[in-house]
Amino acid sequence: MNTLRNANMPNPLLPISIRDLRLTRSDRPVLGGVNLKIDDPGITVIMGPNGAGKTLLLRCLHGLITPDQGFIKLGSLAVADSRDEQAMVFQHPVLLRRTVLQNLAFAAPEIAKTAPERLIQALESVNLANRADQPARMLSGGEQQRLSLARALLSEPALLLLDEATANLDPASVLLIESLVKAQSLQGTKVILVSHDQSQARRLADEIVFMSNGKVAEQSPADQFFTTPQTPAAKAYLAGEILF
Ligand SMILES: Nc1ncnc2c1ncn2[C@@H]1O[C@H](COP(=O)(O)OP(=O)(O)OP(=O)(O)O)[C@@H](O)[C@H]1O
Repeated sequence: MNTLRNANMPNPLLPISIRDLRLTRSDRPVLGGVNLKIDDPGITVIMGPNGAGKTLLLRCLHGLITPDQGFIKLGSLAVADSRDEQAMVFQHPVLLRRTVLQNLAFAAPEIAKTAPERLIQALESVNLANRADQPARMLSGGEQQRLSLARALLSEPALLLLDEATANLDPASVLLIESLVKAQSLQGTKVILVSHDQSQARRLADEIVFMSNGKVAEQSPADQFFTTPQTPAAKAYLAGEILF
């Protein structure tokens, strides 16, 4: 496969700076002043209890939600100017009523025109080459998620966002997706992934961002987070206690 990106190229969307991000929904502050700086390439895993604001933060980063207040900069770019360099994989795949192959071609018309073999290679990488001509929406949940990832990786984005993308998948699909995500990160794509799966976070994360109550409570190297979490909220979360 042609590679647009390699690990020696500086990532144009780093560092990511988020300052005092605030968002209200139904008269409730759901992001209550998020401050975060992500400097390094590799994989950042966002963890935190249900309702902490992880999905909303990812959606703000991807430009799907405009915060009420605050500031996001990716490299030298505002969110709106960085969209072409980003891709996001959602917990519930969003696919067109077209074939598997057409879903890829629609997302990457230039590649479909100039290097159509890359679409097939992308399907091969997620074990879906033999399903190319089937309607995408007839695929199982796990297969749809693998297709979503193949689509996201086609453009070799500078930033890949994954929101609980492997929840409800079988172990083999989880490992396949993890290996592709890891390989892409080693190629220079910055990965930010939301996950509740501690084993997955241990396998993948270079750093952990822990969110609680609409704020970042802790940002630590992964090893340190799992051995010596710095905040009572993170300790309780790792111990399986319910946080409100
Ligand atoms: N459109 C909305 N209207 C009202 N409240 C909302 C809306 N969208 C999100 N929220 C609330 O904002 C809070 C944060 O939501 P978010 O989806 O970011 O949580 P999360 O950390 O991703 O949780 P989970 O781990 O359960 O997926 C939740 O309490 C949620 O109910």
